[in-house]
Amino acid sequence: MTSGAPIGILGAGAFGGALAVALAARGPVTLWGRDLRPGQRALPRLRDVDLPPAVTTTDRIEDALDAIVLLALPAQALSGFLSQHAALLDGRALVACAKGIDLNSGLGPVEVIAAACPNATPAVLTGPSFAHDIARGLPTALTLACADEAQAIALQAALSTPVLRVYRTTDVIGAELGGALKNVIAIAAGAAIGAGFGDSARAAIITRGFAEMTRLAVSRGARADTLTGLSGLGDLVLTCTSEGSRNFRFGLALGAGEPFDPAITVEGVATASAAAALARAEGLDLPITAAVSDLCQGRATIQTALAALLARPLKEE
Ligand SMILES: NC(=O)C1=CN([C@@H]2O[C@H](COP(=O)(O)OP(=O)(O)OC[C@H]3O[C@@H](n4cnc5c(N)ncnc54)[C@H](O)[C@@H]3O)[C@@H](O)[C@H]2O)C=CC1
Ligand SMILES: O=C(CO)COP(=O)(O)O
Repeated sequence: MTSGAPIGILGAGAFGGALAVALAARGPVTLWGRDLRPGQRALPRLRDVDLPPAVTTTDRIEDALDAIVLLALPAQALSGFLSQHAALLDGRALVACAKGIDLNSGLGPVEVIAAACPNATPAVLTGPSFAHDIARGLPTALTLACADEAQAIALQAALSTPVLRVYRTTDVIGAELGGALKNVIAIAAGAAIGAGFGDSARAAIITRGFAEMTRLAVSRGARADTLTGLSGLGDLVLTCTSEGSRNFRFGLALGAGEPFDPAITVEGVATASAAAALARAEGLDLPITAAVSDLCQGRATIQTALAALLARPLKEE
């Protein structure tokens, strides 16, 4: 894996497209999408962005199997996709770009890769980064997590550009749970704002939500300091405070009692249920996560969820 080596990206949605634009600054990129036409230069999920000449588009996965393969698919699609294409993908360096917990298995993206492709070297790219910012060339810092440190160093170098600054860690569980759980808390933050509860309530949700993220992640084997990094606190702050976030916007609509376009990817909905199940299995109390899961599944209203949170016994911070 040399600097400037070709990169394949599977998934031509907002994030796959944005990464293709950014990584084209350092070498050839092949972008595969299930609906892509060969030669297509504009992506429906990434408006106003034309792919640079270094990006080749294809509808044949075989064309995108380069030394590094980024999997820019939603978390709930990853397992089925990998199983379907395991024969082509196993044995490669596979970098998941998804932020979520698989609802069926309770696994994060790296474990999902390992289950479907046991001979692959799995990693995850996460951290605070809106696709529309990356595609515009705005400065962005990400976290690359891989259990194999030498591979983490190689991937860090291969995926960094002058404006895309990639940090690395071997704490895979911490990095991927930070990215997954911040989406759940962002729905809660959006719902609080949408319901008119105000910025003070949002600050409480961010802070207590961060405590929940850390509790679950540490219980699953993460290092607590990973949660204070880009992939945890960094992404939590971004997603809970910007209408650029789909999870936050979904929460806004939920809180305001308004409809939300079901075609938009909102990772926090499935992940809230998956995280609530993990918490039950671990014997942990994650009240905000449980409230988001209940809200999303129609088991609670915004008013009953708030009442339940406020009625909890007083405790030490
Ligand atoms: N959009 C953003 O700003 C960022 C997104 N991410 C993460 O990237 C992941 C992907 O999100 P986006 O690209 O934004 O979503 P998106 O909704 O824009 O695109 C998803 C793409 O995956 C494709 N897809 C879905 N299921 C598939 C399947 N079974 N087989 C093949 N292709 C399939 C869709 O056709 C679509 O092109 C999510 O986990 C998200 O959290 C991470 C950082 C930033
Ligand atoms: O993960 C993201 C930014 O880091 C994108 O957030 P949304 O999926 O909520 O749009």
